[in-house]
Amino acid sequence: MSKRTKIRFIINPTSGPKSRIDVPARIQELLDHARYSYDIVYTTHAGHAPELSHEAANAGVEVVVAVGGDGTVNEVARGLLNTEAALAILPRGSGNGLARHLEIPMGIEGALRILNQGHITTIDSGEINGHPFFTTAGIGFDAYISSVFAGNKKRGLQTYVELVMKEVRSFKHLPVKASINGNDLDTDCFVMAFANAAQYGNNAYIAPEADIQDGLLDVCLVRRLDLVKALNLSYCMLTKQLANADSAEYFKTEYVTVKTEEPMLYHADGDFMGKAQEFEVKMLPLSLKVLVP
Ligand SMILES: Nc1ncnc2c1ncn2[C@@H]1O[C@H](COP(=O)(O)OP(=O)(O)OP(=O)(O)O)[C@@H](O)[C@H]1O
Repeated sequence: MSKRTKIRFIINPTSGPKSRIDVPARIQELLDHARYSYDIVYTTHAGHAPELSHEAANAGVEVVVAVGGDGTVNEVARGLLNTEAALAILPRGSGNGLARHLEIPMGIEGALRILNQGHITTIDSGEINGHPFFTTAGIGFDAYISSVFAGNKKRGLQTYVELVMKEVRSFKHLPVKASINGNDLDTDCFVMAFANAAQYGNNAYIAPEADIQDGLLDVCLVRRLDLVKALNLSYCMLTKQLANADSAEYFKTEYVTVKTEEPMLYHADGDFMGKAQEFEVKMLPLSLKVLVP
């Protein structure tokens, strides 16, 4: 009998909107048992998944599946950096930006089919002030939204959109000094987003030209925002036109530094990271194995 691939599922029981799907039962039913031998573990707290994934990689598990949203994907993937194990995703979050970028189906049957039939490739990851990210990081408004969302009991797209609509009018831009592609830029900053993948999730394309294997960050800068620009920005995000939008500027680079007079909020993969006055954002080319369609 040929050797079966070891696979571990790491389930974040708090991810995404409430669902009646019995994930372990579906895994038992649909996983290709001739190809895989599996186990399932659950996170008990934020920050638990990197331990679980790293321990699995050290024990010779070849594929580790993040069952959750981008925050869970981030934690599982962090534990797999510089190991031989590959990340796979069963999307169960609210946004699922990395899964959507990699064209992994949102439904559990389709995603398990990819596990059964997919192949392994290697993608880039990013770092903001030493924190790994795989989808997007950012400073300013998107980080502020992640900080408010983190304290919100309700999840899901509707809650997120309501929050953005409520906060966008009162959030203020700040002056920053940035260096992008070696060019110094003194500018106001409402939001500066750093993208490895093309979208925040929910098909909101902050970086429609992002290539996850090119070793480059796609940077989207919105200096100031008024109502007209906000409408243009939303439209361009949903129609993949942000690279040429009037409301934003778009760059590709390996490295960005930003300094601010006042502390600014930042996030990595939608998880709020705190405040800082200096930011260093860089790419780690082809640093993570992933299982893709
Ligand atoms: N058992 C747990 N209890 C509480 N929090 C957890 C637990 N396990 C993981 N977490 C935290 O939950 C955070 C949010 O999870 P995740 O991003 O998967 O869901 P989501 O926010 O609903 O989805 P998305 O990011 O796609 O919008 C993770 O960043 C992680 O730190």
